[in-house]
Formats: sequence, structure tokens, C-alpha cells
Amino acid sequence: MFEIRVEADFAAAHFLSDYHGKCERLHGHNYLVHAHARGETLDSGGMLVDFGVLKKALRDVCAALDHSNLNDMAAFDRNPSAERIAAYIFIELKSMLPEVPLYAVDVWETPTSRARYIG
Ligand SMILES: Nc1nc2c(c(=O)[nH]1)N=C([C@H](O)[C@H](O)COP(=O)(O)OP(=O)(O)OP(=O)(O)O)CN2
Ligand SMILES: [Zn+2]
Repeated sequence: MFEIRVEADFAAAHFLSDYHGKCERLHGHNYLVHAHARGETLDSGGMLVDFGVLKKALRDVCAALDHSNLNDMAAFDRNPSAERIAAYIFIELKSMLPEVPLYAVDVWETPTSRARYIG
């Protein structure tokens, strides 16, 4: 089994509507995102997926979120948690690159807190 991972980032504001604590107030994160692809088969160039292809798509998805207020996006249903952001990015990537064996998307909200969506 082979696995590759690419990375991108974005900065955004959010708050959690159904949360009692500091995160119910508007605040921001520098989100770090990892996209993972997994598979058994390499192409004739010996690659699972060209890093550059997956990285460009991930950067495009992250650019659309950059410097936004994530609570403005209906996709997150008032609670833009790291879990929902990871699922959203996974679905966006899969629609852009249906042929890529995308495995998971990780969203690091802080250096010590990460959510993963496995598709
Ligand atoms: N499962 C989840 N839990 C929390 C999420 C989330 O998206 N999924 N989000 C938050 C807040 O957005 C918060 O900003 C980040 O939480 P936390 O890791 O607690 O942030 P800190 O760095 O401030 O925590 P330290 O105590 O300094 O480690 C909360 N929970
Ligand atoms: Zn937060």
C-alpha cells in the first residue's frame, strides 16, 4: 500500500454556535490541511498521484476559504468545526479529482488539535 500526503493552509474566522466556552466567541485560526491519497497501484512514472496535481487542487479549495468567516457558509450549518471543514474539503477535492484515490483530509485547527475525515 502506498500513501502520499500534501499540505496547504488558510486563515479564517469562526465561532461555534452550540458550544459553551471560549470558542462560542468569534476568533480565528491558521488552519493547516493535509490531504492523503492511498492505493496499491502506481502509474508508469512510479507515482500514486502527482504531488503537484493534488496540491494544486487542495490550494484552490483552501484559497476559497482563506480570509473568510466560515460561519457565513451554509455548508457548515452554523458550526464550522474542524470535522466539518475536513469533510467539506474532502468532498470538494473528490469532485475536482474523481480519479485520485483520496483517503483522508486532516484539518489542524491548532498545533495540538486535529480532525480527520476519511472518505
Ligand atoms: N472536536 C472539536 N472540538 C473543538 C473544535 C472542533 O472543531 N472540533 N473547535 C474548538 C475551537 O474552535 C477552538 O478554537 C480550538 O480548540 P482548542 O484546541 O481547545 O484550542 P486552544 O489552542 O485554545 O486550546 P489549549 O487549551 O490552548 O490547548 C474547540 N473544540
Ligand atoms: Zn476555533
